[in-house]
Amino acid sequence: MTDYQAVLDRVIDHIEPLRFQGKVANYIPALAEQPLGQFSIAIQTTDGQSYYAGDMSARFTVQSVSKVMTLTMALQRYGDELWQRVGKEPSGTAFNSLTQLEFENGVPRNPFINAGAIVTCDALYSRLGAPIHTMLEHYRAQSGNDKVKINKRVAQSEFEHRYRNAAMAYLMKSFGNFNNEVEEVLWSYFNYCAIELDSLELAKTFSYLSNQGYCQQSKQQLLSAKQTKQLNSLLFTSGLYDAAGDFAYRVGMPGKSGVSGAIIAVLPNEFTVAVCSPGLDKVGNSVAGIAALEFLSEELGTAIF
Ligand SMILES: NC(=O)CC[C@H](N)C(=O)O
Repeated sequence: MTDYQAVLDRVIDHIEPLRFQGKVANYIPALAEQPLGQFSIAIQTTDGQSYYAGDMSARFTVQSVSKVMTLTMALQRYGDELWQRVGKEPSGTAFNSLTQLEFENGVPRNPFINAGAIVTCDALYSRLGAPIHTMLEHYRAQSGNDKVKINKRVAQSEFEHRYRNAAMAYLMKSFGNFNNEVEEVLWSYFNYCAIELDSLELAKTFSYLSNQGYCQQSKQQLLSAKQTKQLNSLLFTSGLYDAAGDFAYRVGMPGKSGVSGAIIAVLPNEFTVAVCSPGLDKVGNSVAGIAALEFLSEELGTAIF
């Protein structure tokens, strides 16, 4: 049996020289306060075991990792119909790029860039009575912590600085690819991004991705095995924006990152791993986080290839 705990302990030594590298996201004041140097990592295995190392008292907002849950919930309600409104191709551009959206007539390349996530939020908004509450309940049930909260200061601050995301949403509306009030959908999107977890809760929340769509905490089949495979494939090609190819090469697992420094990665039928360290590289991915996942996959010798 793999000694995951020993590997995670070695991860901590490995990333030590990198903890203070990169820059904390500073596009909103509430995120800029995250302490550079913080690091935590957790694994939730498909046989229900939890392992963790680093500063587990650190709580962080999920940011773009939330796009995976939004997509999951939209797929539950729309199935393949959703792909009429958002594509499945890697973007090769920054997560908040506007130009591609104009060229491609308001249909975002994939659900993990901001425009794609926002249009997915719009689809979900049409089908949920209380979108923010419903989302929070999902995280609570799936993370196994019924006290999970939204960091309202982060959500509010994102909303106050929403201009670029609002521009994307209005552009999509001008192309007829947006059904609800832009400001209301953006408020839900920012609240989803501002859900606050620790690394183990994050690994548990997304454990269904390694477990053929079944969540052991909430005891729900969230997606079919086929949909889970499809979602993991999309994460592999697009989960890390314009660095997706580099991440695939170094880590060999599907993954999703966020500007808080959180990253999840999935080894199907084995485990979901979550890491958080706020120092970001130029494209907005955690420096120590990616290094940790690269080291983990080398040490375990079990990437998907
Ligand atoms: N890459 C990210 O994590 C971006 C999420 C952030 N809340 C935004 O919309 O700008």
